[in-house]
Amino acid sequence: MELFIGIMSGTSLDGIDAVLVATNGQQVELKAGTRRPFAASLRQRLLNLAAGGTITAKQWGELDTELGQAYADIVLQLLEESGTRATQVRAIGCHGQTVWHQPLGPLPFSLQLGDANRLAAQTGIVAINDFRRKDMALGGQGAPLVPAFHQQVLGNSNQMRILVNIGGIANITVLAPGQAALGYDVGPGNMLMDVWCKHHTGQPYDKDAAFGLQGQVDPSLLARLLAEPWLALPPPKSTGRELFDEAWLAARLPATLAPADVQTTLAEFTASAIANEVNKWPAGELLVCGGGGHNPLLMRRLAALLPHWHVDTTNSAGVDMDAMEAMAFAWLAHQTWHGLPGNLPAVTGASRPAILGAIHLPD
Ligand SMILES: Nc1ncnc2c1ncn2[C@@H]1O[C@H](COP(=O)(O)OP(=O)(O)OP(=O)(O)O)[C@@H](O)[C@H]1O
Ligand SMILES: CC(=O)N[C@H]1[C@@H]2OC[C@@H](O2)[C@@H](O)[C@@H]1O[C@H](C)C(=O)O
Repeated sequence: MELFIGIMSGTSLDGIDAVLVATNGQQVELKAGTRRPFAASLRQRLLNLAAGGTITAKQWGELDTELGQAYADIVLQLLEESGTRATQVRAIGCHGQTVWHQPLGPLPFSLQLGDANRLAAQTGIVAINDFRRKDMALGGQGAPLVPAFHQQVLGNSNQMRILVNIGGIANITVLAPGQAALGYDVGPGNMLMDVWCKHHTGQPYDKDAAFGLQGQVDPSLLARLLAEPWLALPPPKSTGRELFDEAWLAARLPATLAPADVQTTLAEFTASAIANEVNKWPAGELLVCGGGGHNPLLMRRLAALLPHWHVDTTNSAGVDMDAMEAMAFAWLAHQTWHGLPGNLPAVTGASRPAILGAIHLPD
């Protein structure tokens, strides 16, 4: 087994997760993990950019440096906390911060910021980033990438198993016994609930669904949200803040509705968009990872909408629900470093499996 570090900062824009894992590609053991929230000003600038805001080349470059520095700082913190020397770590897999994801059209691209030169130079460890664009160069969506990792760590069940990651966006991985893994984004995860909660309570997210548990579902708003044409598209498909943002929500809200009812309806929408996809498969086990697994309203509604499914978190199957995505990028770094493919063409739509990412040497 070799040591790899994985760094994830996802579409929720809540902060950075970093993990240290030991892996040989087949087995993946979590050794240590740490997290840091984004400073409020950095989060606001990232939100503005993800909302299509314009910035100068100077601001762009500075943001890339600032994020690269934040990634280097969290790796140094993880090494210190875990008593690990840089020389013991084979490589870092750094997702970077998605600021725009455009998988379709004549000029598709997916852009993640965070200078990996800085990460490599400051930590003394090989840093691998830019995992999505090789897949896109081969005609794929460049996302989701975690299904290959899900298959590796939880694809060993003899019953139907679906994993759902509920981060900013929700994505599923379908692990049917004896079949190749499938996976795709299914709609917003916590993103819309976070936006509404911040607007009405000032809190960045609805902790333990305290706000959402006070309201009632509004059926006509729910129907309007579920009518979004993207939801009915066949896979491969991926999405982000470019579609499911504040403006998307504002365009669908009625003139008057109690704020708590909107919050409850957004939780119902998120759960329904997930359940509608899961229900297309023979019943089995639905395992949740990502921050949405901590939202009791979301978990309760998923269980209610999927009465024939056993709904739990990936913790029950032995993989830490909060560490999953960062672990996936540590594993992807292992794949790249050893010249192995990281994508699943059946998931992303790429023309072939490929070695993903850009390698930055520390020397
Ligand atoms: N106790 C909790 N109650 C309710 N929601 C929670 C709780 N803890 C976390 N969350 C939700 O989880 C979100 C963070 O999830 P996560 O860290 O998986 O996102 P991410 O890394 O940005 O994901 P992705 O890359 O998949 O979009 C928060 O924004 C919040 O909405
Ligand atoms: C472009 C981008 O950053 N996409 C994220 C996002 O967050 C969840 C979902 O949308 C997924 O497609 C992806 O992240 C995970 C890590 C993935 O690639 O599997």
